[in-house]
Amino acid sequence: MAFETIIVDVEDHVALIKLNRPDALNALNAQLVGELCTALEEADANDKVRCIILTGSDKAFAAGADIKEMSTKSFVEVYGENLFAMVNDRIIAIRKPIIAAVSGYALGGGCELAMLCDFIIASDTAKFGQPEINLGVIAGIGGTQRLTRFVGKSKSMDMNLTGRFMNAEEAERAGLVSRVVPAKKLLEEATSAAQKIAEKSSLTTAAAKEAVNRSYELTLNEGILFERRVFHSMFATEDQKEGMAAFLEKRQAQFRDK
Ligand SMILES: CC(C)(O)CC(=O)SCCNC(=O)CCNC(=O)[C@H](O)C(C)(C)COP(=O)(O)OP(=O)(O)OC[C@H]1O[C@@H](n2cnc3c(N)ncnc32)[C@H](O)[C@@H]1OP(=O)(O)O
Repeated sequence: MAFETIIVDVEDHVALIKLNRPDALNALNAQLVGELCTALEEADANDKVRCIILTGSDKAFAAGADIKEMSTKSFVEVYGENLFAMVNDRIIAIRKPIIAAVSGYALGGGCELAMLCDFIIASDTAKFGQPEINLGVIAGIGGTQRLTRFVGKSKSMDMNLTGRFMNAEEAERAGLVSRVVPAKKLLEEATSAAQKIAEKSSLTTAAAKEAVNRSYELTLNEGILFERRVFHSMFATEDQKEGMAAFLEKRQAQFRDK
């Protein structure tokens, strides 16, 4: 499919999806959100892709939902179309690992989009925030829920109530991002992480992703049981035999996703 608001490139088993609405700091309008979900689903279904990177521009990962597009909508419209349910539901259904490579602004829906990815690598210029409060609304794609689980109640309240931005260093300290790198190295670092993931068995990376995500939904005991059962099920795969044999034989494992 031809896209207008995103650019997709697949190389060495990694799909790079770049948000591309430079005139509006990658504000998430209906077209961009639709194209992004389609591109993610295509990458998920593509056997050549083993990991996905989602990125924006140097200035903005995404400055949030498109305020112009939203501003005149009524309650009946947003409730009727269940605004933003689709983007949340389609992205959480992606089974391959997704890394958000964030430079510049990741605000509102932009911060929420980054949190929908599996982990965030940030450039030292990144700024995260949930400034919806300044627009007379609250976050609508997880900014009050995922952010609270990532950074705790106090900081999440601070972000959601004051609308202030958090820089990359604070975001790393708070546990929102996994690593911070100089802006020039952002894609290099994200690609290197993606290639490391791409070397693993895709059965195992999907299982690890599923198990970590369950930790947000289940009690600790239920989560531990789920993890153990998935761990047990790995012993039915050829990749478990290969991974352990390769370690014992002191060689690189050749996973076949079986
Ligand atoms: C998903 C939900 C439910 O959670 C809701 C949301 O996401 S609501 C949106 C939350 N985001 C924001 O409130 C951020 C809005 N943007 C800004 O505050 C500023 O643009 C900035 C701080 C990110 C950058 O400021 P600056 O460098 O001064 O650039 P600007 O001149 O403001 O922006 C350039 C250009 O982009 C347009 N723009 C920026 N953000 C959005 C947006 N979210 N929606 C629509 N358009 C946006 C801005 O209007 C400018 O366009 P022009 O005036 O040049 O046509």
